[in-house]
This record gives sequence, structure tokens and C-alpha cells, in this order.
Amino acid sequence: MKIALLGYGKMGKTIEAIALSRGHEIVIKTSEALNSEITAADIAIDFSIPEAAFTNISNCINHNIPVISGTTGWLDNYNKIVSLCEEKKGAFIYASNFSLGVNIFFELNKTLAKMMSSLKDYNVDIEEIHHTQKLDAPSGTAISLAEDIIENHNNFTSWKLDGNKDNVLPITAKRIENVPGTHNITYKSEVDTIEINHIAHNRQGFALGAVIAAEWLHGKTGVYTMKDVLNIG
Ligand SMILES: NC(=O)c1ccc[n+]([C@@H]2O[C@H](COP(=O)([O-])OP(=O)(O)OC[C@H]3O[C@@H](n4cnc5c(N)ncnc54)[C@H](O)[C@@H]3O)[C@@H](O)[C@H]2O)c1
Ligand SMILES: O=C(O)C1=N[C@H](C(=O)O)CCC1
Repeated sequence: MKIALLGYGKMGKTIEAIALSRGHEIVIKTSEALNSEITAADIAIDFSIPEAAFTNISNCINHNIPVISGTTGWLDNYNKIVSLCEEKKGAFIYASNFSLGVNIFFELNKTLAKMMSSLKDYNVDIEEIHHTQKLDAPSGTAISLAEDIIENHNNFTSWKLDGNKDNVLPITAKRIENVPGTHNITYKSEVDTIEINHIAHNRQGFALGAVIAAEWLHGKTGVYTMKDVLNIG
């Protein structure tokens, strides 16, 4: 496939290497708003910044280019993209985390939340740790994990960064040099602790998942998720 990389930072460069190794061609790579036509590409992969994602994705859909987005921190506009995609009969996948490991972790998190739902002696919290250049907090992955706990556990109605109220699931965000992405979910009582975690060792897993999603989406129309791509859960 001819791929446009919208965002050529840490993730864009990792995706480029994996896409080339799988026989794809990079026809556009940009680290700023695109001036040239996107139509040279078969598909676009957006890993840019929160302020740019909505425009980048809309531009692709308006030009009938299928688009994958891994950019986090723009989801207030997600429903607008879904509507645009339906109107234009476009193709779109967003995932807060494209790695296979995290998508398995998402399923574990839902199952654990269901199992813990009636056990009132446990306090739950989510901790995410990322590198110091990350622009958004909490991470998109932590928000996905929180939304899945809220849906599957009776005790919570919302989440909050550093929250400490009943019925509000607290998320803690830490920033440490060079950490690619760690997520810990902890259920703690007076007598014991149950913890599940996912630790990314590098960015390869995110990038491979994004390229696999692009290969899967090419030739389809509609709005999909990584659950559709990986057929898990
Ligand atoms: N979904 C996932 O699996 C996953 C994994 C890792 C990172 N991310 C997300 O991907 C995004 C990028 O992460 P990163 O680590 O590569 O960041 P980065 O800062 O290294 O790269 C972002 C790049 O986007 C460029 N940019 C700025 N404005 C732009 C515009 N209008 N159009 C295109 N590019 C523009 C910047 O110049 C920069 O080169 C972040 O939102 C991050 O949270 C998601
Ligand atoms: O490095 C980042 O930035 C990451 N962003 C995603 C998120 O916000 O969850 C995925 C993990 C890495």
C-alpha cells in the first residue's frame, strides 16, 4: 500500500520502519499540517498531536482516503468523525492503543472488573506512566481502561485524574524519562492486593498494530475498532 504518515515523530518513524519491512511504500510524511494533496496515498496513518488529529482525519475522509488514528487527547470530537465517515462512506479506525498485548489486557481488565464488582472491600485505581514529552494526561489507554471498568463494575459512574471521591475511579499519571507506556490496575483491600499490568518495552508493538490495522482497513468502508481487526474479546 502507499501510506501517508500524518505525524512523523517517535511513532511515525517507528511505523515507517515496520511498514517498509512489510513491503509498503511511504508516499507522504509530514510533521505539520498537510499542504499537499493526500490523494497520492491508499491509506493514511495519523500519529500527530491532540490539536491536529481532528483536521487530519477529516481531511482524509473528505478526500476518500481510509485513515487510522492513534493520536490521543482529541476524543471530544470522535462522534463528529463517526458522522462524517458515515456521510462520506469513508473508512476509519481509532485506537487509544494499537498493541496486541494491550488489546488482550483490555479484555482481562473487563473480566476482572466484572469479578470484583460485588466485592466492596476493595479500592480500585489506575496508574499510567509515560515519557516526559507526552502532551496529554491521563493517557488514552488509561481512559479506555477506566471506561471499561465503569461499564463492568457497579461502583463507578465516572473517572477523574487524581480523583478521591466515592463512585469516581481515580487515575494517576506519572511522567518519567524514556518510559514507552506502563498501565497498572490495582484492587486493594485490608487483607490483600490484586494487580494487573501492561508494560510496553518499546514502541514496536504500537506501530505493528497500527500497520496491521491499516492493512485490514484497506478496501473496507465503515468505522471499526481494534476488536474488529484482532477478532478478540
Ligand atoms: N494509539 C497508540 O497505540 C499510541 C501509541 C503511542 C503514541 N500514541 C499517540 O500518538 C501521538 C504521537 O505520539 P509520538 O510519541 O509519536 O509523539 P511525537 O511528539 O514524537 O510526534 C508527533 C509529531 O506530530 C507532528 N505534528 C504536529 N502538528 C502536526 C500536524 N498538524 N499534522 C501532522 N503532524 C503534526 C509533530 O511535529 C511531531 O513530529 C500522541 O498523541 C500519542 O499519545 C498512540
Ligand atoms: O507515548 C505515548 O504518548 C503513548 N500514548 C498512548 C496513550 O495515550 O495511551 C499509548 C501508549 C503510548
